Amino acid sequence: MGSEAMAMTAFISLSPRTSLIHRSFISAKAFQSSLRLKPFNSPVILRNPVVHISASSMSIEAAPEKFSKQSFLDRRESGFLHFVKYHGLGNDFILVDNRDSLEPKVTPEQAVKLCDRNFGVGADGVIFAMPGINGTDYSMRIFNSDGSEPEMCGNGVRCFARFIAELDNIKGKHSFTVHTGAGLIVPEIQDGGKVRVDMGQPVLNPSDVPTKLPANKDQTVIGSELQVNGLTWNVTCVSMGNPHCVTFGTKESQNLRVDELNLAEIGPKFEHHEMFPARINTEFVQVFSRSHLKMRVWERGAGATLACGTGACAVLVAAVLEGRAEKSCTVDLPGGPLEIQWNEEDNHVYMTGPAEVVFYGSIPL
Ligand SMILES: N[C@@H](CCC[C@H](N)C(=O)O)C(=O)O
Repeated sequence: MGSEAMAMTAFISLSPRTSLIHRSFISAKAFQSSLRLKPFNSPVILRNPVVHISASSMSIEAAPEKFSKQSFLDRRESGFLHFVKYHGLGNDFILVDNRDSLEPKVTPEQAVKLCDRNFGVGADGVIFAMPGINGTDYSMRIFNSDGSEPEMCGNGVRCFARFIAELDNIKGKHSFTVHTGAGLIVPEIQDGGKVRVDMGQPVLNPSDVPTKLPANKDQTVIGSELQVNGLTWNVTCVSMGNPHCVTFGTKESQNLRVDELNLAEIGPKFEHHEMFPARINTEFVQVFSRSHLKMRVWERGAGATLACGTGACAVLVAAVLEGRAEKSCTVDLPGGPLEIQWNEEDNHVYMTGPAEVVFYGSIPL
């Protein structure tokens, strides 16, 4: 890809309500922006009629009559990356069919360009569906929008499961074993289309999170003090395969009002804090009740996102460890709610939430 705006061809399924667009010509950038600005639960995108966008000519035009998702996903022209954009509660990803190789089809540098919301497709990350290893059905790798590679992504693995179901034409309830940088993860597509994911056990040992904050007697970092931006924050550190720092408030003010936070100012100060040698995802949490929490997140390598699945799991674990919540909670995120449970029997955390197609696209690489 050149450094200039990337030429893009995208096939987008639109609802019947938007079929007017077949007859109109609009700038592809304006169309991308309109996608970005609409609430993600809006019914404007997806299903039925198909539109062919050619951004290189900055126009949008009707697609060939005979288009099917299957034929699109089977396309293999060299020089083009074919992808499907998905989102899980507004945490959006470019999904790439990489099942023929353990080598990602996109480099970290290309991922940065693809994720750019002005000059690229726009996403929080690029996810690769790869062959299984260690006896698993598939492997998942992901690049953040800054090109770094995290171990795991909760919203991403729900999108991954729906992507695999589409590629393999699987209908109804189905589960997969997925190898990730965080080990074995098991998503299960439910009858209604939501995905329930066995996210494995939380890790609390400070050196495994990793954090340099001193361990408590029980080898955890729970309710510890961390200086950020001139304030003393009480934090609990949890790894869900990737590292999380969860805070319910400062020493001075225990009850956060998360809508009032200046996330863009404080988020990077947590992310790059010297106590977190691998950087950190940070969740700011408000407690509504023992079964209802609200969070905002600043993600390592992606900044403020509308949702973070591993983050919501870490929040529940931290809330239980700090005595603030029960082991089953609704966690509200800017993009919508997730249901999180910490199971007594196997010590695993389970996350349930949606994953939706945004559009199908092709882009020269
Ligand atoms: N949004 C994801 C987490 C993605 C990875 C994260 N940015 C990291 O670097 O650890 C989720 O839903 O879990």
